[in-house]
Amino acid sequence: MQYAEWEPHYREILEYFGFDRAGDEEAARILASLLDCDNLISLVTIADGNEVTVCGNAPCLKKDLDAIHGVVFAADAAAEVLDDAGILPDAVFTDLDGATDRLIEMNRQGTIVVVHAHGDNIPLLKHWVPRFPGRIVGTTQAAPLPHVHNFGGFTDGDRAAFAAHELGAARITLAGFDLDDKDVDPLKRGKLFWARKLLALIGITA
Ligand SMILES: Nc1ncnc2c1ncn2[C@@H]1O[C@H](COP(=O)(O)OP(=O)(O)OP(=O)(O)O)[C@@H](O)[C@H]1O
Ligand SMILES: Nc1nc2c(c(=O)[nH]1)N=C(CO)CN2
Ligand SMILES: [Mg+2]
Repeated sequence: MQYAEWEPHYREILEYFGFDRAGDEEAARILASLLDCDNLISLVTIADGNEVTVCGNAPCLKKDLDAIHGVVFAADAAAEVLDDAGILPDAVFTDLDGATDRLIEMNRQGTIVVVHAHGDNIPLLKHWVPRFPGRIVGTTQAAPLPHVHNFGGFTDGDRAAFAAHELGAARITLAGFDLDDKDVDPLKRGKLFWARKLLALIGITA
């Protein structure tokens, strides 16, 4: 989704959660300064024209493992569930709130880490980004910058689906999504509410 189309949704999200746009913009500038190259072309190469399974981290992911096929995009901690099952994700979309050294190892083995900057993860960006040994792509939910892209989307899971859509995936299938999960805190419930609303914009019912 182009930024001009995304921006009104972003404005609504800021208002809904009370997040600060200036913080998101500062985080995007910091991420840009931490990245010395852009691996967008690698992400395009794996997604364009291909079937992509986007894996969220709902408890049902373990039951959905058999349905995973094609290119695998993992949302944050879903990557570790996949890794435990012997599936190395092609890309992990993360705002780093669940990052561990296992993500470093997956990145070393070839997984592209798509790092999202926002106003509440600046210390995590500074800690983790310089430590990744492999390919990184930067994203923001605010205006894009050189090396820091905005494909649309908000939570790690729906952003992965927006990226697949924007980068030309032939088909997008979800695994490990339970957006009605009641076993989550109120902030997460709000995020899952938005994930459903946003996925509908790109024709995905979840
Ligand atoms: N029931 C669920 N609980 C958690 N995540 C879910 C669920 N269903 C789908 N997802 C998707 O899986 C993604 C990764 O989940 P994880 O628990 O690792 O969350 P997170 O890193 O805290 O997410 P975020 O940073 O987006 O808030 C979420 O961003 C969301 O899009
Ligand atoms: N400012 C801000 N932006 C976000 C946040 C967050 O906690 N704060 N969480 C996200 C992942 O769900 C995506 N974007
Ligand atoms: Mg996260």
